[in-house]
Amino acid sequence: MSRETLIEEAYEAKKNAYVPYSNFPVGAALLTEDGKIYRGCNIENAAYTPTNCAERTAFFKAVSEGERRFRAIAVAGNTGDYLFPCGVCRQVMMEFCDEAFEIIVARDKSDYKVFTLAELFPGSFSADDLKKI
Ligand SMILES: O=c1ccn([C@H]2C[C@H](O)[C@@H](CO)O2)c(=O)[nH]1
Ligand SMILES: [Zn+2]
Repeated sequence: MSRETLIEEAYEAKKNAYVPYSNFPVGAALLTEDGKIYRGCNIENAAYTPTNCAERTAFFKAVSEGERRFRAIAVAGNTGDYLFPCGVCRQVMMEFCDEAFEIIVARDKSDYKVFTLAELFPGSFSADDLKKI
């Protein structure tokens, strides 16, 4: 599974974004440890706060199907620039992924950057902290 393929999946996922309020579609493609891909798009709501980001949609779809181990996620938007996951999504990634998990932010299908979760989420709070008391 190449990074380019995962990015293409993220662009496909973006087509289903439900964004009547922001007009800011986002797509994500999440790669499991055994090579399956779960797509996600952002899903907005008239009450605003129930809005779910593309990345969390992909995670929650996968986790609800029993997946627990992940390798990478690709994220794509319409901005013409690299689109980074928000803090809430980084926290969700922290719950299920180790620090080597790859976050691939795409500007277009062949122009992307790769970061680890450790790089994008330093000083994070996780289940390990709960074990300290
Ligand atoms: O990484 C991001 C950043 C934003 N959004 C969504 C939330 C909202 O629907 C819209 C504007 O913030 O974009 C995502 O899905 N992923
Ligand atoms: Zn988010």
